Amino acid sequence: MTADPRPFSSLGPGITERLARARGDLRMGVPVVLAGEGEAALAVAVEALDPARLTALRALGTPELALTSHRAETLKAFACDGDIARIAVPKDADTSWLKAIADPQDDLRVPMKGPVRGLYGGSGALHRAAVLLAKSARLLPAALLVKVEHPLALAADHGLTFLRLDETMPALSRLSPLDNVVAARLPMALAGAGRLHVFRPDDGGDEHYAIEIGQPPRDRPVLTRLHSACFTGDVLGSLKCDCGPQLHAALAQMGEEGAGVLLYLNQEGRGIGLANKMRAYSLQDQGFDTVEANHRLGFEDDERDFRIGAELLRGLGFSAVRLLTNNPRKVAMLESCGLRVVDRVPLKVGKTAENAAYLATKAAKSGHLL
Ligand SMILES: Nc1nc2c(ncn2[C@@H]2O[C@H](COP(=O)(O)OP(=O)(O)OP(=O)(O)O)[C@@H](O)[C@H]2O)c(=O)[nH]1
Ligand SMILES: [Zn+2]
Repeated sequence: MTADPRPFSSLGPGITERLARARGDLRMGVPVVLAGEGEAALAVAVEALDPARLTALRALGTPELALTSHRAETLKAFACDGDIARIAVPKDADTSWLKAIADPQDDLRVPMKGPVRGLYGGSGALHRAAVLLAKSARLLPAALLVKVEHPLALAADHGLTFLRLDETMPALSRLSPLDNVVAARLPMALAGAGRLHVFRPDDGGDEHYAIEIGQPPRDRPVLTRLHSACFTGDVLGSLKCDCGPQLHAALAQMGEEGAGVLLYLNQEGRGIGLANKMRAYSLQDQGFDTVEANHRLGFEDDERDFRIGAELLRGLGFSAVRLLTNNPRKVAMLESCGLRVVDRVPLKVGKTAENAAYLATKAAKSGHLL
């Protein structure tokens, strides 16, 4: 478990709590204050920005748009600082212009958004933090920033969340401690007797679940499925992916063996959230594959954090697994977190005419084993 960085002497919110607030602020279109090395800015998520706030931000200075290099590439702009691009905002640009730059939905229908002018020189540190915050709020990875001179006073005067980069960046990459808040008996049609554990992260993020089938002994490798939430596949029976059949096959196999652990991580859409996954689906309907769609939106192919799976297993007392997966990255990530993966058990079910191309792309581009 990672130590909680909160100073116990303080009654006010620590960085973990202020980050949780910042996610809520960004989702509501409220700016947050970011303070770095000798520079500071107000940052707001483009997806949630309304015209009145844009006007108020413009009154403070010249706004700049922060995008990931993936999104910038599709706009024929270049990154200014590694993975981050800074884009000039024309004087007459309104929220529709900003949203069209951030959201690739209409790229093909309205191809001439530009020319988009990249800004170079200087640091992209504030921009990177703003984009990472938007991502962690499950919004499109695009933020509008306006440099400001007196960040603390501004935050205090307007009741805005204040974040220092030197505490924000480590906190964003830190794995939050997860508390096993409750467990109860759950009989299941496919797996038989089980117990569902709810794990709650200390950072106010999504809860994750571990379903124990039977009573797996802790001193032996346990048959494990590390499953990522897929509302469309798991619940609706979507034919676009293989998630539902994989979930059911894993439960059935655990039921047959009489023991197993199903880890259900709430990392919908490979960690980009359902709204962004549906944006990716819409791009797939325009001809892009699953990886290209993620990139056009500004995401990496896979934004999941599999450290959570390792933490859940450890929390339940397991140190070795037989992992049901076709994804070698899951094996590597669990091993790098100190879990022993003694066997990879293939899980090849649910191939349909509708998902054949999706599965082929995962094999060709993401290293999945067919
Ligand atoms: N972004 C995005 N996510 C998708 C798409 N199709 C399915 N997903 C998500 O992909 C994830 C699939 O999760 P898993 O089945 O656990 O993982 P996997 O990487 O396919 O590996 P294994 O199933 O273990 O072989 C879920 O979070 C789905 O919501 C898509 O086209 N785009
Ligand atoms: Zn799915």
